[in-house]
Amino acid sequence: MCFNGSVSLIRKLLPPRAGEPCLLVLGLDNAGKSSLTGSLADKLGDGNVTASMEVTEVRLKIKSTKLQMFDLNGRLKNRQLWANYYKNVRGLIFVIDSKDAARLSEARCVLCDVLLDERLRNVPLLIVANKQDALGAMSSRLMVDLMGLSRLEGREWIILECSVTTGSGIQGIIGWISKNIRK
Ligand SMILES: Nc1nc2c(ncn2[C@@H]2O[C@H](COP(=O)(O)OP(=O)(O)OP(=O)(O)O)[C@@H](O)[C@H]2O)c(=O)[nH]1
Ligand SMILES: [Mg+2]
Repeated sequence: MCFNGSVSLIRKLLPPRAGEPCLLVLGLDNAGKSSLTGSLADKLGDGNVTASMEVTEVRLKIKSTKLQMFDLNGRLKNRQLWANYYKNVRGLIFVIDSKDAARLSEARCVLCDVLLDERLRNVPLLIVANKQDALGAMSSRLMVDLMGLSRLEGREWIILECSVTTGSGIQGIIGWISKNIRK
């Protein structure tokens, strides 16, 4: 009997555990979510990683605080699973590929849709303008303009530039996480 398949199916639909701060990493496919998650796991992880095609869970420790981080796959067919993880969320990290201007409006629509969910109403948002090392990458300022982000109201939000490939901007992301899990 093959038991593993069923266990992982149940596991990936489980919501975050209550009591421990939880961070979600969302964004379109190819934005760099798993790359960012891997980099954070290298720096802050306790070595526990649970991965499937749809979700990767890493457990991080910042000073004495433990937290769970869920990196959810961004392919269209998998986005319907995201809402299973909206409970007990302390921070939302939305990753965007800064060199992919053609998909910026799709990223905007997906982000707006996520932010409409009641369970995420007051959750602080970090938008990561990733792939800043790439030729033609848009600046975060341009992305704020093109996505109309200045109209985003009712929650704390920030956009930070980053390149997971070179490591630039990662410390700023860690700073944002530290600040928001302490709340
Ligand atoms: N140039 C550049 N490429 C990057 C950077 N971050 C990630 N990538 C590349 O972008 C591609 C997609 O990265 P992933 O981390 O798999 O993207 P994802 O958001 O997890 O995608 P899904 O799991 O399909 O939702 C890979 O080829 C990465 O190597 C970056 O900072 N700069
Ligand atoms: Mg991924």
